[in-house]
Amino acid sequence: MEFEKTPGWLDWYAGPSKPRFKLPAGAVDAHCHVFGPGAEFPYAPERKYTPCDASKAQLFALRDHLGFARNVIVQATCHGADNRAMVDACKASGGKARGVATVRRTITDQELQDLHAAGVRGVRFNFVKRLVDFTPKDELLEIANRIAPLGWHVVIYFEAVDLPELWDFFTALPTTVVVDHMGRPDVSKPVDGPEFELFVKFMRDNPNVWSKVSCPERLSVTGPKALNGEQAAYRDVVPFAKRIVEEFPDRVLWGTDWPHPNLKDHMPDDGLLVDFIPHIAVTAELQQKLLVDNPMRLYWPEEV
Ligand SMILES: O=C(O)/C=C(\CC(=O)C(=O)O)C(=O)O
Repeated sequence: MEFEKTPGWLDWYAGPSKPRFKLPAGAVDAHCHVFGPGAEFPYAPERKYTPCDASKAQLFALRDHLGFARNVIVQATCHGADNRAMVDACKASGGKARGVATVRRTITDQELQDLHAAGVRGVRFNFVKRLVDFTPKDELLEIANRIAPLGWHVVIYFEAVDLPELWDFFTALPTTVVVDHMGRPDVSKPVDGPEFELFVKFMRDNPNVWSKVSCPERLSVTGPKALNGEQAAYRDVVPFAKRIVEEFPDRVLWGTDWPHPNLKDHMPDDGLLVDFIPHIAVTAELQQKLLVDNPMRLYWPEEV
């Protein structure tokens, strides 16, 4: 099938630089996606955007170029609950990729087992209104209760203003809960202001809650952009991510978010995004936890 990209779509950055920051051995890119290719794995009819293709081979080439050892491939909403592209990538990775799926309540136990065998270790619940239609909470809770016995976790994606309303649902989840992109704080507000304090409280009060300290390129208001060799990109995001890394060093993950769906302003150089990491995880010990120990515990526990 032929797909036409959403108007204004920014394609991922070709020819990223080599990071100056040397990733620790065994580092995991714990948040990235594959898109199609649409001709092989069609985009879902209910999608809210149509991306450019971003294949598994291109993802694996980026992994090797940046110096990561493994990937966690998160189902993107443009594929709906059709997990074939993500599953195909996990299977083709030779054990170097695990996945996070989107499922509906109609999924069978056998299908869950098949996803597990392919390397899936979590489901994603998306509450960002521009990306998905509403799914009733009783359906999500039912799914969470079914995946819990598999040892899977739930990844949640929401915006900071929606946390109060979603709090009771999130704290009722029976599994480890991983928040995408720190719950999308408004970084023009103070890092110790009420909005981000609520997120910190969410993590402090609930020891099963983890956070990805990813996506500075999505959260930044002032930049500068990770382009043209910039070594101090997205400075306004640093205090937020650094605070989470330092308060919860054993419950943080990092990922590139390649191929960076829906960015409107610019497409970052992924090599420079890796150079952002030592600004938020400032010691070798914190870097080791963020990039190796934590993702391994969550996605490859049998190897730890
Ligand atoms: O890639 C991300 O994590 C963020 C996304 C896209 C997304 O989540 C999806 O399509 O599933 C966004 O903010 O548009």
